Amino acid sequence: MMMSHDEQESIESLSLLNVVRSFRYWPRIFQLLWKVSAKDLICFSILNLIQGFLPALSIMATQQLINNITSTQEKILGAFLFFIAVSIFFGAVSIYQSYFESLYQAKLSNYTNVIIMEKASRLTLADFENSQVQDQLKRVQTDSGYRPFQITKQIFGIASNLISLVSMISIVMIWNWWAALLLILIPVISFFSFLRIGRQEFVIQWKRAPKSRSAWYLSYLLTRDNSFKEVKLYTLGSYFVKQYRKICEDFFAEDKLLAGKRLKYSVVYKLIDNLSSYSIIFLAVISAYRGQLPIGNVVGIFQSISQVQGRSDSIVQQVLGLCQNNLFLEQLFSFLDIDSTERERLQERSEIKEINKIEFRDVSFRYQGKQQYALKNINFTLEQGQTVAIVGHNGSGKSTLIKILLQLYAQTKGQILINDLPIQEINDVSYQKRVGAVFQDFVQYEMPVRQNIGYGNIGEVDNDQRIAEAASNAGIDTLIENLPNKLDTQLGRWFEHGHQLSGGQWQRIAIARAFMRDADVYILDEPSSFLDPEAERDVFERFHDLIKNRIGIFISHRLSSVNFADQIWVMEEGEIVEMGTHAELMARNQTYARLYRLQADAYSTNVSAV
Ligand SMILES: Nc1ncnc2c1ncn2[C@@H]1O[C@H](COP(=O)(O)OP(=O)(O)OP(=O)(O)O)[C@@H](O)[C@H]1O
Repeated sequence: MMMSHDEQESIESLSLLNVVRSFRYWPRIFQLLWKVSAKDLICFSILNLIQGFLPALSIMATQQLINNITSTQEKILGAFLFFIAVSIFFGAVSIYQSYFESLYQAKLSNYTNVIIMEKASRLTLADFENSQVQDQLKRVQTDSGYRPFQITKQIFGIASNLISLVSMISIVMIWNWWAALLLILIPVISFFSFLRIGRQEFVIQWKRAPKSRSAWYLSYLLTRDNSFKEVKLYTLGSYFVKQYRKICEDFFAEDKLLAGKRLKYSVVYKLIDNLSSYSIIFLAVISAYRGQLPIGNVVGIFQSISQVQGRSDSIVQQVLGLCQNNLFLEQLFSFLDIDSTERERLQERSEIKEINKIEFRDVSFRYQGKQQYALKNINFTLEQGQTVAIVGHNGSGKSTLIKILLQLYAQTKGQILINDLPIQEINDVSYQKRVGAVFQDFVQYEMPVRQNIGYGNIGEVDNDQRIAEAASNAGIDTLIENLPNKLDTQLGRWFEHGHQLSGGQWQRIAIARAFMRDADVYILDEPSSFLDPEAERDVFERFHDLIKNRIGIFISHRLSSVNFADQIWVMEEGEIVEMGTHAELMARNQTYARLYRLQADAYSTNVSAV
């Protein structure tokens, strides 16, 4: 993907700004690390810091041993024992550090994944439909398994490596201060040369989120059974693979470009690095030759130089990695912060025990980023015991009205009153708990029947009698009786021993799920998509019987199925244009009557044709 010079520059400065700004998350990351496991964190960090001192200790032990070779036996023995003690201590620290590291890594990754899932479960529908939030979610989800631990390792790695570096440089400084200065140069040059690359790397990763999402979606379409049929029929497979490959190739081209730049910087850096270290080695050899430096110290200096090179490389990589990971942290925390104020307010709202009246006063609504209103000046009152059927053309706003009623979108104009209270004063959760709904795009859980129905009232998922009642109300008791493991039959095709149902049977399962709730409002959005006319009529009649003294809302395109409703509302372009009983609307002889006759004529023509 080619970027213009200006674009590249603005992105880079943005990324640099992000690097600086993201340091404000440091207190939060430590809080998070502490929450995961304070004990493991303490052990892990102490061992890490000890490790920082060990290389210098080990060099000193070697130095001592070599320098004492020509002295007394006791001195040799003492130096040897010291050497062994340092080695054993070194080994033990490494083993325990890996142990705590692996434990902490697993805990941290689980913890982060869980908090992301918890947050995702609390998002609003509007957030979910926002592509920025989706990108953010994708970024944090993809990386949450490894980045938080990487950050922890980097933080402690930098601390430990700095201790090693300072102690190593001190060993050299005891001999020659300006050789030590030359050694300090190595990490500094390395840092600046790689900073640029690190930043570019992150910017590229950052910009990849939308494309990665497209790639993920393509692979999803290719591997899921519900899309597989169409993919096969329309021979979309190779087209999708081609698109997928194109995205991978674009990513590879960017990676290659970066790898090339990294190579260039590495060559220059290594050249400077080697020149400085060879000069110091040369000086040490000369000093030893002149008898100014014991041979053990020369070995110590050699080891220190190679350690400084290794440690400074690590520090540079860790600091750059941290800059990139800080931006991940920014993403993570801003994702976790979405709408948190909204939720805090929610705690203060009053809970309701039942819904006995719903009133819309001049309610209008438009979707995020859209100019046109999906709902315009909606007015109605629904009370306990009333059933209403909503009809209208595709896109007229029926499902939107339901979503507003369920408070899945909260940004509406006008007033919504529940039991005469403004909806803003009511706790959403307590309100939604009193509603049972079957959506047009209901979920087919690839799980046993018990869960598929029981999820309507999670507290009752093990209550066989309650589930059986809900199933019977939805007219699927015989269906479940005939399944191999009754309520515990796995449904769908994704998992072993899955039993696949027909579309209509799945829909009735979803209806049973809604019946699991002892709700005050029941909503059925367009069952005609899966049910045959007889089944739909049956479902509506059962619904009608069951919701006596409650509020029932049905949406359907089959007008013959809904004429029993107390009220019928006709929607057109976001407005309710007609309201009344079947008889009243037929007498009005407007849209409803026209549509009804049209459908009746179609049926009678079909019947006469048969
Ligand atoms: N999530 C969304 N984001 C943006 N616009 C939307 C969204 N959902 C629906 N719309 C738009 O809102 C309008 C009303 O859609 P809605 O789904 O409410 O219609 P409907 O009457 O239920 O249609 P159908 O009979 O086809 O189910 C349409 O113009 C649609 O494009």
